[in-house]
Parts: sequence; C-alpha cells; structure tokens
Amino acid sequence: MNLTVIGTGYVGLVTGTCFAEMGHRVTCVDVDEAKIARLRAGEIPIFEPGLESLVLSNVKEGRLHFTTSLPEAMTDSSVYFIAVGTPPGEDGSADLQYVLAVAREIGRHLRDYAVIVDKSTVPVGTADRVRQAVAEELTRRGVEIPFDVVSNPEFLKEGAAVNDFMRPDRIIIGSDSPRALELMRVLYADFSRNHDRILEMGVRDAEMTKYTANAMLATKISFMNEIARLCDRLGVDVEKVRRGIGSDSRIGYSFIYPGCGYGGSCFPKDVKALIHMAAGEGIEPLILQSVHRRNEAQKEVLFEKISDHFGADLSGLTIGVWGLAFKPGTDDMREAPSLVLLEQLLAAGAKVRAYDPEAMAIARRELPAAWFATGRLKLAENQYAALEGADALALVTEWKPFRHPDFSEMKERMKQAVIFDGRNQYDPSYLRTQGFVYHGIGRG
Ligand SMILES: NC(=O)C1=CN([C@@H]2O[C@H](COP(=O)(O)OP(=O)(O)OC[C@H]3O[C@@H](n4cnc5c(N)ncnc54)[C@H](O)[C@@H]3O)[C@@H](O)[C@H]2O)C=CC1
Ligand SMILES: O=C(O)[C@H]1O[C@H](OP(=O)(O)OP(=O)(O)OC[C@H]2O[C@@H](n3ccc(=O)[nH]c3=O)[C@H](O)[C@@H]2O)[C@H](O)[C@@H](O)[C@@H]1O
Repeated sequence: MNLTVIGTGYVGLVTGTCFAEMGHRVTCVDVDEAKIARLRAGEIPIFEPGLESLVLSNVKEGRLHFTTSLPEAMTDSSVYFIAVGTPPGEDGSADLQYVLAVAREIGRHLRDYAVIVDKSTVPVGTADRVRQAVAEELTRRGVEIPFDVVSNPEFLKEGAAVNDFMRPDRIIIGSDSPRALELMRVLYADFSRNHDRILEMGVRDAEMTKYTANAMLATKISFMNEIARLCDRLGVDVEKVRRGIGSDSRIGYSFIYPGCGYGGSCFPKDVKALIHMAAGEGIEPLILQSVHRRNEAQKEVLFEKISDHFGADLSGLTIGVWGLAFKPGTDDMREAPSLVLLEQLLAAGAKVRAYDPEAMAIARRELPAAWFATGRLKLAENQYAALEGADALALVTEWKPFRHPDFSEMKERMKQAVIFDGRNQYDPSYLRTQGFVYHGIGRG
C-alpha cells in the first residue's frame, strides 16, 4: 500500500518506518524543514533504540521517503496518518490547531477515496471535526470525493518505541465504516499475526481509550508516589511494599515504581486534557486533579530532601545530577522532573554539575541560557565528572550505567558522600556500609 504519515516526530517516524519495514511504500511529511533535511541526509533527529538502522535500510530499499510537501506526498496514497503534536493549550485542553490544519490540507489535495487516520492523541469528538474540516475543503473545491476518518491511537513508549509498535499489546481501531475497517485490518495484519491484537470499536470509544490508558498509568504512579511519602514518615520501605502489592496479580508490578514524578510529552498533558474534558461536561474530575497535583508536588521531592538535609540556602554547595531525560532510553526532556530540580537548586544558590548519557545535546540547546551564564550550571563529560567536588548526588533518571557505579571512585571525587536517589536504584543498607548517607523515595 502507499501510505502518507503527516508529522515526523516520535510517533510519525516510528509509524512510517515500521510500516515501510512491512513492505509498504511510505512518505513521511513534516513542516520542519531542518528535520526533513536531516532525515534525507540519513540522520535520525531523535534517540530511539533500533530506529536508526530501520530508517536507513528502508530508505535504501526505496520504501521510505521524506518531504516537506504534503501535496507531493498525496499523489497516490490510500491512507493518511495524522501524527502531529497535540500540546496543551493555556487552559490544559488539547490544542488541535495542527491536527485541523493537516485535515484542511488533506481536503485541499485529496483526489481519490482515502482513509484519514487520527494517530495523534485527540479528545473525544475530534474525528468529527477532522471529517468536517476535510469536507469543507472538498465543498470549496466543488468536488465529491468519498473518505473515512478513523481513530487509531498509538500506545508506544519512548525508549521502546520500535518494539512497542512491532509487537503491540493491542491495536485500537475506531471506525464506523466497513470499508475503512477492512483497509485498516489489512494494514495491521502483520502486527497481529499470531495473536489477534486488533480491537475494533466506535470512533469516540477509541479516542477515549487512549486518554483512559494514559490517565490510568499516571494514576498508578501518583498513587504509589503518595504512598511513598507516607512510608517516609512511617519508617516503612516502599520498595518492600511495592513488591508486596505487585505480587497480587490484580495489581501487578508495572507502573507502580515510586520516584521523583512522571514527565514526558504525554502523561502530564493527557491528564490535563482529560481534566479539561471532564470539566467541560460538568464533572469535577476529583481523581485526575489529584493525580496531576501529586505529580507536581512529587517533582519537588528531591529538592525538599536536599534542603531538609543541607538547609534552605544551598550557596557554596555543589550538587551532581545524574539524568536529565524524563526517563531512560530517550533524549527527550519534555516535562522532565530534572527541569524542576535544576531550577530549584539554582534558585537556592547551589552549583549544579549534570550528566545524562543521551540528553546532553538537547540540554545544551534547550535549557535556559541564564542557567549556564553564571557558570553555576555545567554539563559534565561523564557521570563521575559530574561528582567532582560535589556535596551530594541527585539521581533523577535511572539509566543503566547509574545502577552499579564505582562507589569508591564516587567517594574519591565527592566532597561529601551523600546520595539523593530519586528512582530508588540503590539498596540503602549496602550504600550505608559503603560510607554514604542515603536518601531514597519512601525508604523510611
Ligand atoms: N511521544 C510519544 O511517545 C507518543 C505520542 N503520542 C501522541 O502522538 C502525537 C505526536 O506526538 P510526538 O510524535 O511525540 O510529537 P512530536 O512533537 O515529536 O512530532 C510532531 C511533528 O509534527 C510536525 N508538524 C506539526 N504541524 C505539522 C503539519 N501541519 N504538517 C506536517 N507536520 C507537522 C512537527 O514539526 C513535529 O515534527 C501527540 O498527539 C502525542 O500525544 C502518542 C503515543 C506516544
Ligand atoms: O501517549 C504516550 O505518549 C505514551 O505515554 C507513555 O509512554 P512514555 O511517556 O514514553 O513513557 P513511560 O515509560 O510511560 O514513562 C512516563 C513517565 O512515568 C514515569 N514512571 C513510569 C513508570 C513507573 O512505575 N513510575 C514512573 O515514575 C517515568 O519515569 C516517566 O517519567 C505510555 O506508557 C505509552 O503507552 C503512551 O503511548
């Protein structure tokens, strides 16, 4: 099949590449000229394990193309995936301007029947608005071309995106059109060969499923973070509690790791968008509001622990920070807990030396210039250099190389052997035998 993917970010690039890998001819479109130029030059704009080799081999085989021109990509496609961003607006609602702009552009250039697929995360009712935007453009052109709009939300995780796309838990297809459903079934059959992963439902059901999944996962995390705060006060180790409850198959082990808050481009924005949707329907979203508020508070927990230990004024102190990305396996720093910690440390007068295995280039480019200007924030060349003369280490992102560091080297480099472990990576009693003062999240 000939496919067009509009929006070549995390979702668009992974979607386009994985379909190309299955033998389809895919054109990925983006308005960001620099991004398309890099992709055409064989450079992958994001760090995503396994993606680079797949992109390069599919480009080489002539199945994957990149362009900034949607009309150019629209010569013979039967499916258009919309995978542009849906960032939060001022009031927390999902900003649909990019999705609707794409819908209008499709309407301006559509020639034959096609399925238009909402892959972006969009509020219930968006497919209707996309349909209307396309229809208006067709009317303006004075043509009648049949088309269907399908909701096919994406569930990939950054850092595991290729694997999640290739081996999905489920493929949600929301459609009221048998013709569109048939096409989508054929398209996704390769990802659903041994176990039937395809779940068909109404368009609105599919749109709601995506928000509900993200909000449920965010709720599990915020719930555990709240329990961790209580464990700190009660002298209980939340890691024991986590294992204790995870072993109940009704609860399960996943997404109950306490930490210094969830980040990324999706959980924070999707919880906010769902709050906005509920409020719009006259429902007070009590649980969702608490999930969001707990997370905002949790992003401050490392700073609270640091100032409980050293006092509110941190001038004269140096804090080494391990991890800037919002989670391991990605260089994405959107809504990362590290941003809150850096801001608070610098405001309290501390010097910060930070290191991340993958996010250094983005950090150098996107962190406020004022943070670097005074020399108080420096990016270190490796994890140990970040600890040179440090009074404490704050671990924010649980990258693998941070799990079993050389504790002797750390102690040699640090002025004071104090660790604030924002992801409960270490065994507190082992670290204490190594001569460290240890503070985890909810470790009693
Ligand atoms: N990042 C993730 O892990 C996941 C994201 N999603 C959802 O997928 C959507 C996209 O997210 P990301 O890929 O992370 O966003 P992103 O920000 O990485 O990429 C979006 C791309 O769309 C492009 N774009 C904007 N307007 C355009 C237009 N008119 N024509 C062509 N390209 C245009 C932008 O230049 C950008 O490159 C969002 O709704 C998000 O919530 C869903 C599942 C996972
Ligand atoms: O809609 C999306 O964009 C995606 O959002 C999340 O994926 P992602 O944000 O890439 O990463 P996650 O692995 O879910 O982690 C999100 C945040 O939660 C935190 N987290 C995760 C799990 C946990 O137990 N505890 C915890 O604090 C992570 O550190 C990270 O900051 C979902 O897991 C995906 O299914 C979804 O497609």
